[in-house]
Amino acid sequence: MVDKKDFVLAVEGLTVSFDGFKAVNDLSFYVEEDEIRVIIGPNGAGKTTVLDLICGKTQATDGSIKFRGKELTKMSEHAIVHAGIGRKFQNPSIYEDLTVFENLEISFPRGHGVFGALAFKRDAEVIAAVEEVAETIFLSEDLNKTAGLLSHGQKQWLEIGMLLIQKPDLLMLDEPVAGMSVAERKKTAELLNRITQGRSVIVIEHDMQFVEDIAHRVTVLHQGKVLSEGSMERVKNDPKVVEVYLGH
Ligand SMILES: Nc1ncnc2c1ncn2[C@@H]1O[C@H](COP(=O)(O)OP(=O)(O)OP(=O)(O)O)[C@@H](O)[C@H]1O
Repeated sequence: MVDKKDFVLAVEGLTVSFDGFKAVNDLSFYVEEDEIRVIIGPNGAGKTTVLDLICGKTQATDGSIKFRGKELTKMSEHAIVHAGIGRKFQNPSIYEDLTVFENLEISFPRGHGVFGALAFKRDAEVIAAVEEVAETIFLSEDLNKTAGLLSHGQKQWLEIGMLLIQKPDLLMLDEPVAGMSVAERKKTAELLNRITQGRSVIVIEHDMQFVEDIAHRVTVLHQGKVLSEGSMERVKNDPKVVEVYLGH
């Protein structure tokens, strides 16, 4: 058993009430470093709301979210990004008129108060970071391409790249392979397996083959609570999970 202070993310007693309806209800779960956690569950289970709570888009009614020991529930969305949490929403939000290179470049975190003398060094640093990320997201050959001309799958990868260039410690992805071809799904699984070194990833997903390919552990949500948790093997054989989700 890992000591609780070693968890990258510790969610405890988390509750959010929308006009009396508890979309997330006394939820607790813990994510470790280097872990890919997949959250699954039926429509309306509260999966997206959990990510909204972690990234500060939605305010919790009760409970705590600790990221490397730091309480997030009272922090602004901006401060949470600054603390090292990156979130990708379902639809890609890239700049279609800019090139792949430019999309990555504008996502590179720039320090404040950097003057001309440092500009040359900074440019070299940015170019190196862009090239490294482009390789990770299979877009090295497309750096000068206008992002709007990429395939749907490549746009999703570009958006993941725009987060990776900020070097988040925790990356959260909401249905990253929705609308992708089988081949693109396989490559996305490879991509995620490659980027976990020194960070944690939380993924919401419905595609069970993809979940099998990436999940270290799976949390099954139902009515805002944990219905089951553990390896994919374990949760897929849990009769409760079959009843409310996998059997449908
Ligand atoms: N801002 C809000 N105001 C009121 N109700 C909300 C709000 N956000 C979410 N809900 C409700 O909370 C419940 C959980 O929604 P959520 O989107 O988190 O589910 P989900 O598990 O992500 O579902 P899906 O798989 O369909 O994306 C739903 O009943 C939804 O209608």
